[in-house]
Amino acid sequence: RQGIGLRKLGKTADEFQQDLLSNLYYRRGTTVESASARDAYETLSLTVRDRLAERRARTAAAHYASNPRWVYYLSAEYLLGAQLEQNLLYSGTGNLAAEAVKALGFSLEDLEDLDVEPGLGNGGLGRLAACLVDSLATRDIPAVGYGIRYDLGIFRQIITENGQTELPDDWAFQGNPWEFPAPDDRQTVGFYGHTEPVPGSPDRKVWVPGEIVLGEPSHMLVPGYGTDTVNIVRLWSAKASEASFDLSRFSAGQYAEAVQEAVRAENISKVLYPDDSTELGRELRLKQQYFLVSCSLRDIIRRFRLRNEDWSEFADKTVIQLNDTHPTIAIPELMRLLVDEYELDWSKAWEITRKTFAYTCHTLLPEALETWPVRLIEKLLPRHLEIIYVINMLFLREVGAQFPGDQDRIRRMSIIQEEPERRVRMAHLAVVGTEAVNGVAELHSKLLRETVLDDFADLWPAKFQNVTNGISPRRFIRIANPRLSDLITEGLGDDSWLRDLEKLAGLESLIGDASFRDRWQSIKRANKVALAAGDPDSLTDVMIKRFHEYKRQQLKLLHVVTLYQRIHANPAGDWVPRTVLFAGKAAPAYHAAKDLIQLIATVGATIAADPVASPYLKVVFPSNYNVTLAEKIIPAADLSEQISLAGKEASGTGNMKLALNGAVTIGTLDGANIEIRARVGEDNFFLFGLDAYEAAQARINGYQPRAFYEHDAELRAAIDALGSGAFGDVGHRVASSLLGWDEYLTLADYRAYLDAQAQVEEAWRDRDRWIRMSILNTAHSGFFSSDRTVADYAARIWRVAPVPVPHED
Ligand SMILES: CCc1ccc([C@H](C)CC(=O)N[C@@H]2O[C@H](CO)[C@@H](O)[C@H](O)[C@H]2O)cc1
Repeated sequence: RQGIGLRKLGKTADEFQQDLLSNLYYRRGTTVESASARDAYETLSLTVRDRLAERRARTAAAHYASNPRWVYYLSAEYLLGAQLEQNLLYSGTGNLAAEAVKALGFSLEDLEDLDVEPGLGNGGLGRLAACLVDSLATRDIPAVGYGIRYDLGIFRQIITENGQTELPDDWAFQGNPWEFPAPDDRQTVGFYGHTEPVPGSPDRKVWVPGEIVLGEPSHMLVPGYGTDTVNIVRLWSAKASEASFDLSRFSAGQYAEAVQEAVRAENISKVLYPDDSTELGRELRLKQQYFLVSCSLRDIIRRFRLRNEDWSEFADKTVIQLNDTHPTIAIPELMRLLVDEYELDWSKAWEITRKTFAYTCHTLLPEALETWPVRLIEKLLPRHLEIIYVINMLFLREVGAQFPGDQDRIRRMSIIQEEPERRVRMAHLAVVGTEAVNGVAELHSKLLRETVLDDFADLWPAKFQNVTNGISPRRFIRIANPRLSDLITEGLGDDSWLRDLEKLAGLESLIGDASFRDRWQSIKRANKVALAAGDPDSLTDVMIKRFHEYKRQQLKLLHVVTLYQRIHANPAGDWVPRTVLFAGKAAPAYHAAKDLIQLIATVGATIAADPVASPYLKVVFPSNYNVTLAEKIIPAADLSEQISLAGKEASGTGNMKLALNGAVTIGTLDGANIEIRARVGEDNFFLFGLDAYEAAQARINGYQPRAFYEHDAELRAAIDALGSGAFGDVGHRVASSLLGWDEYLTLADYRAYLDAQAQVEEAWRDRDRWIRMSILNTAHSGFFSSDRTVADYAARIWRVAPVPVPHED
């Protein structure tokens, strides 16, 4: 089939216009006269997609020819963001498109507003996956991201004074021009049923599933920036097997029953679980995880066998990164496929499996570490439980050999938790069945070795690594902040910094140039005007992230209430005008987090209606925080709130995006804050609070939140105000939880936080000093590019090399 020539897609304005019109007529089936904005958006998307698909064809050919080592990223979540602006940038067709759609009577901005954001993730983990696949392509590394194509993504959030309400997010109800359904690559997935022995081979079993569903893939193109590589993200959606429609029931008028089977099947990829820190142990969630894993492993093996026969090369040609424990069932699934279906002997299969997988842990919260009831796995995946038992038996034999007689260690390390209920510890299985385990920031990786996984670090110290997170500079400054990007490109002489972010350090040499500083400041102000959240000359103080008590939005709220009370105590004071912007969703079942959202909304409304305070203080809370809203807020931020209790935020990535866009961080020694502070300089970071070890010690020493309440008048006044009833029961609930257990030492860090905020205001008043701090934050954020993160994974975990895709003019 080689050599069937493809007509090249034109590069001139006319040729682009022609392609746009032909897509309007032939693929959209309408005319210029009757084209709606939707028609124009779909047509433009297809025209841009074609140019990426042309590069995709060349990429696939180059990858096929070089039979490379592949990186497969298995993730239950991807927060890819809106696609049009990104694909216009990566295909270099922005100007052509602007001209072409004008002829149809539309502006690019109009059409970008119609762009869908596939909300197939909750927060940090999902967005990191998107930044990493972007950087894998930009670094020309052959890779496929595998995920689930949820029909309903993360819920749409409505915020009223009654707090958060959730609405379903049917993100693709108008279709999605950026995906390619590939029904011919369907896979079959089994559930339930039983296993039967195979005469003559004790290792092998036949699994007889009780239920079969189909996995249909559709892929989205993942172009590299400034290179011809175009990788894909392949998302699976569950379909009922033809046989599932029960015609006899239908003709008997039992319509619901007739389609019952089909509904059950399609429910598997119906909706994303909106929890990002507490495992709920729902059967459907485990079905989703196995569905993703089974489809993806079969697709990976299909691609391997296209170019390779010998299984012993599988681990040389394949590395599979597990994005947290969510896809960990992949380990026993690969064993099942190799032993039961491809008849490899156990030890050979195990050797291949361990070498193929790597595991990234994204949390330290015990409640976020998934464990599945043995009885549930036994029911849903009977063969996998058998395999897990064998893996565990061989593993504990190794532990026993290394630590003879240490029964307690055996009990602690076992993949099976025995008490109070028999459960499978997915993190333990992930560590046992992988070649490498990494945390996502230096402190996090250190704490993993010292606490949650300490026994495993004792046994396999070399297995534990750190790879500090990163973010895509294309989306989070070039697309989000074009004004600042243009100034940086002008200052540095070209835009090569977008592929080599450490070049931003060159900005330091421009800091002495007053006109450069003025332009820097006016761009920040223009971004604030565009956001229209508050007074553009006020200090824009931003806290944008999922709501969780460990992230301590409650501490920010206490600060707001104290500012409010201070202004009331001295209305004529020389107050720094401040706009406090909150944004973020709470898991629907996480009531304490939803209380915080409601309380912040109520306090914000109270301040807005208060003639004394409102001239100086404003609380804004835009609803439905997502990637697109983040791109609007981040360029307008002056102060970045990273105030989690030290030792709780694995890394954070919002902290990196905000620093890159010139916001100065106020934060604790937690996650990647530590590495940001180390690089931007201690003078350009407002540090406060207990560090991770002091925080742990405070709890051991019997932390008494009430003591802080009694010894700090302002703290007492703020908490009393919240609990006064002025803000209803929700205020009372929040106040009493802070005075009761205060799990995340909010009161212990209050005074230090207020002192740091006083330093912020002092610095803010010195505009020149603040602008210098802002420029230095951007200048020294180069390390936090996801290109560097991918380079670290590639060098230390994936051991892969780029495969260049020949450029064709
Ligand atoms: C079982 C429910 C569940 C779902 C998602 C998760 C994720 C691991 C939560 C998450 O998004 N973690 C965040 O991952 C980011 C990327 O590494 C880090 O920067 C954040 O610090 C971490 O909270 C835990 C538990």
